[in-house]
Amino acid sequence: MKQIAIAVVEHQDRFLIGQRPAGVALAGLWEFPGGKMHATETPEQAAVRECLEETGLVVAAKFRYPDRAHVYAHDAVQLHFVACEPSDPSAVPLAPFRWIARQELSNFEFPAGNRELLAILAQ
Ligand SMILES: Nc1nc2c([nH]c(=O)n2[C@H]2C[C@H](O)[C@@H](COP(=O)(O)OP(=O)(O)OP(=O)(O)O)O2)c(=O)[nH]1
Repeated sequence: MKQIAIAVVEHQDRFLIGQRPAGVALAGLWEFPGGKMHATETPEQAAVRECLEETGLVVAAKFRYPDRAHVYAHDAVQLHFVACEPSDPSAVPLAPFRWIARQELSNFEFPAGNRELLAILAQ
């Protein structure tokens, strides 16, 4: 099972999300910044690294949401969801990432493995 670290970056009740590009697994769905963990990394380290690579934003890990295992057609993944906050809240994320208000999250379609996390964030 692939180990995936995901940065759930929150600031003033908004979250950083982006749309997966065409031509990849789960294309067109929305996601939080993240990707495969390196062998020596903790989920927190990998989430912070992936977030910087994908969005250009420096973030700090704060706490963990429950992990989630999910089997997609393309892969079986263990999703490690790491709550993060931006070091500089005024920094502008790289496209396609942008800030979305908590109450708007339900308008975006995410991968099935995010269902439980999104239910928590909606509370
Ligand atoms: N980034 C991200 N991936 C997610 C989310 N939910 C979810 O099921 N995934 C899945 C989709 C992929 O199967 C896997 C992430 O891997 P990926 O394809 O986006 O990244 P990658 O393996 O290219 O990793 P890397 O090369 O960037 O290190 O996790 C999410 O909210 N964010």
